[in-house]
Amino acid sequence: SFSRLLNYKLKYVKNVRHYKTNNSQSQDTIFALSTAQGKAGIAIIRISGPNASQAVKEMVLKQSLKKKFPIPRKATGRFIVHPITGEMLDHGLVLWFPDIAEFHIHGGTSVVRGVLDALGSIEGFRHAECGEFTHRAFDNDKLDLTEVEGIADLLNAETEAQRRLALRQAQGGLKHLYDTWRQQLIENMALVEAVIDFGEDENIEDEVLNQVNERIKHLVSIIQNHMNDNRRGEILRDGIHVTIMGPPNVGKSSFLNYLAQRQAAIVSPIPGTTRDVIEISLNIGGYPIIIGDTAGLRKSDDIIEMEGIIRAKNLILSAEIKICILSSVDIFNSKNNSLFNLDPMTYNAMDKNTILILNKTDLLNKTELSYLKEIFTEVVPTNYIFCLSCVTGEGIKEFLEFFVTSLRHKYDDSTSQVALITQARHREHLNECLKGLRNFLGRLQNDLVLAAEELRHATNALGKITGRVSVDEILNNISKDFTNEFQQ
Ligand SMILES: Nc1nc2c(ncn2[C@@H]2O[C@H](COP(=O)(O)OP(=O)(O)OP(=O)(O)O)[C@@H](O)[C@H]2O)c(=O)[nH]1
Ligand SMILES: [Mg+2]
Repeated sequence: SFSRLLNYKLKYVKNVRHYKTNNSQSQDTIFALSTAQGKAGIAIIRISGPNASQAVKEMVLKQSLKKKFPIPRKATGRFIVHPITGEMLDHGLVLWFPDIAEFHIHGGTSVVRGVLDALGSIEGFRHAECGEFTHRAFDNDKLDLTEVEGIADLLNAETEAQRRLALRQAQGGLKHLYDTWRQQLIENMALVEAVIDFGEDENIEDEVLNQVNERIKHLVSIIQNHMNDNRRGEILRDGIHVTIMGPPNVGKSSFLNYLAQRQAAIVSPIPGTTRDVIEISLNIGGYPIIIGDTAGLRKSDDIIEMEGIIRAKNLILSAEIKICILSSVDIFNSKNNSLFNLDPMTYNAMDKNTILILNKTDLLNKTELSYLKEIFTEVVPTNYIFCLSCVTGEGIKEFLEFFVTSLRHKYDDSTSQVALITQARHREHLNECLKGLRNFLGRLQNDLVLAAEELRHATNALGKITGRVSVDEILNNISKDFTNEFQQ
């Protein structure tokens, strides 16, 4: 009957769901120093593989007076000895998780070397390659690709926002989402295939296909919603690009230096000092910022300066946030001229989201300044105007408070319950998935076989994100981040 066939189909698609890479290497027992190299209070050496218990038997039990194998998942203080010479190497904690052993030893160079050498002397044991523990966890279905990426990001996270983002992903936030969707697609695929194989009863067929149609439409809107995130996750992961722009000699480089708290860029009274783009990474209020200083915008015959201005314009175009700096004293002195003598190159680069800074306020008195602020607001397209001085530091605190608030407003992820897309790779596959689903919906009425093919395509696209198809390439790239697992 239809329902029996459907059940069979469901079982079938569930079985092919997990595509595993089975390499013979996963039979070796591997070990490595998991903590950073160098002198430290504690070093952790991890041993993984089918014979990992051998390490405990040969290096812990041999000398132990209480010859009991450690209770799983419970730290036990023991002597650690060389398996061949019996020499005592250290006294440390031994942890046993079935198939994985951990020795927590004193982090001295010689202690660590001694224990690693001792492990290497056990038959069938070898040093792990870079990223091999993670590779194994993936192969054994303990982690999916997004979780592996999350762990790599966690190791690289430099700001609180990046840490939150990575942790959520490492904990399976994306995996859960994509697996749920993929499961739904698989179930619908089973329904469609059942109709194809058993499409005799018109009533059942229409009913089933209508149901599938509704469910896929619903999923399309959910995926669209998920993708409609202003790329927050990707931007936070890579760093928020902020570009400082404006005419020459207004204090752009001075401002960069003030934020960086060091002389990152050359400052001089000569207009046209900065030529190249100077980018530095900063942590502002817990957000990762990549801030770029640029050449002052003006017409020039100097080919080097012109090249600098082209680079400046490109950086302005790619910026997530633009900060335009002007000299308040220059503006004030040209208050009777049209547009305050504002160069069109600078004026045109501004938009309503640009943050405008009137620098050098130390050169104006209060009345001049408030007069300037009042009339200048009418001229520029932005609502965000700050007066400050890079020399006295006045006004910078107010600017930073506003800046952090607006970052939080734009990129905050701490209240978000679901994980965010953090890589272009995720987005590409999601787009591919959506394309397949839309094609499926379009074909459903005319050609069921082709429609089913589109659904399969969409399902595979989701599978690529979590790593159930063509994964080695991605894993190898990620492995580079797991330097702590690597030791010569
Ligand atoms: N009085 C005063 N001088 C400033 C202030 N900020 C910068 N300056 C001076 O203005 C001059 C130009 O500063 P820069 O930071 O090199 O200006 P810039 O916008 O990077 O200039 P270019 O690289 O030529 O485009 C230098 O002499 C600075 O010392 C300020 O707030 N007050
Ligand atoms: Mg400069």
